Amino acid sequence: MNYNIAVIPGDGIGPEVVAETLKVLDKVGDKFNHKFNYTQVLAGGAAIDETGECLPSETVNICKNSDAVLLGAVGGPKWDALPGEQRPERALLGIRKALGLYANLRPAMVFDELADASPLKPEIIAGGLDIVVVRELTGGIYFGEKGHKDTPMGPAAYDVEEYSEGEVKRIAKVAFDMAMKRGKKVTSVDKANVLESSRLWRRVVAEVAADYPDVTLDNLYVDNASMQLVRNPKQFDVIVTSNMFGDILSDEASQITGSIGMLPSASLADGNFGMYEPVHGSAPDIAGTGQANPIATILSAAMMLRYTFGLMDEAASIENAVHKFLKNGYRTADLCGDAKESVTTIKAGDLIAAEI
Ligand SMILES: NC(=O)c1ccc[n+]([C@@H]2O[C@H](COP(=O)([O-])OP(=O)(O)OC[C@H]3O[C@@H](n4cnc5c(N)ncnc54)[C@H](O)[C@@H]3O)[C@@H](O)[C@H]2O)c1
Ligand SMILES: CC(C)[C@H](C(=O)O)[C@@H](O)C(=O)O
Ligand SMILES: [Mg+2]
Repeated sequence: MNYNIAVIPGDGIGPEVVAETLKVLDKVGDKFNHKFNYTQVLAGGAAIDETGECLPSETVNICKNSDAVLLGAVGGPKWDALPGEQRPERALLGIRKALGLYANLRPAMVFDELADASPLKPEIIAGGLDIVVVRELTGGIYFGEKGHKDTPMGPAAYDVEEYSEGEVKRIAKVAFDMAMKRGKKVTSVDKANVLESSRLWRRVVAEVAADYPDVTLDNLYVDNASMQLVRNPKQFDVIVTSNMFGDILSDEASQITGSIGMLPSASLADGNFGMYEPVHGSAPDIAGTGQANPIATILSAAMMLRYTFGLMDEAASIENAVHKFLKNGYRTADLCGDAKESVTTIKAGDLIAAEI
């Protein structure tokens, strides 16, 4: 089969980790007799430099007309002084909105091979950990009204958190459907003791839960949830939460796994369409040094094969290759202390591709 993938390498380590991912995808194509066609498009800082805008309409059109999108990361200090609406990060928000990608799945797993890279005590992660954060991605404070005004305390700025019942219902359904295929537990994370939007969130999630009698629903406030995630992560199966809480909790969850360089994500629309990207950013501090871990992006490509293309064996072949790479003792710099030897981004890509 032929699959058309729009590829947004982006900024910083984005192009580095994407290059290794395409290497792995090509290997999967050879092995299973598929052709993955890539159309590279601009977004973020690279697009600003080239075209003057962070999200050219051509990029959105090509993404819309592709079977799926693969993205590295956008942003970096070079563009930090730009006004909010012109920053590279706005490209990401714009593309998520334009493509209707409201469901962001962020699985956090402790690989057995990496148990020593987790900062948690061995007894806390014994037997492995497998959590998925289901983050609402096109609503909430990221997309509410924003602005500036004068106040007695001086000029002020505001961002409004707003959720409709429909937005909460559809993301809750994604979380419960996912829990049905996993550990049958959903933890909804909100701040319903303070925020009206969270009170609506909690009510609607409970209504959706009524249709899933086999799934247990827990509600946690976000402050408690962020503590529980490191204190007793085994209590979690599926975490469903708002755009901003999901952003924060997924970075926190990444540390349980050893490194943010390990965390993939899928951003899904209704139907099978999706954009696939690592949870991490453009890591300007290590860009160009060969220290970037490409595994998060490579595992994102596996999610693409599974969720959008329905290629289960092909997805598993990527995940198995990553396991073998780790089992063979290879580590990128983020996964090993100074004392151990690490492999570069390119070497990691070569070794993982060779395991396909
Ligand atoms: N999806 C995205 O495009 C995305 C996500 C997050 C941040 N950003 C942007 O990226 C820029 C940098 O943000 P930040 O520094 O807060 O977060 P970051 O995720 O880029 O980096 C945080 C830390 O993790 C390390 N790290 C991240 N990915 C890694 C990898 N694959 N391998 C090894 N180490 C890795 C970095 O070196 C850094 O020390 C900002 O402009 C931010 O807005 C973009
Ligand atoms: C760069 C930023 C806009 C983005 C977000 O907050 O969604 C990032 O942190 C992420 O996690 O994908
Ligand atoms: Mg983030």
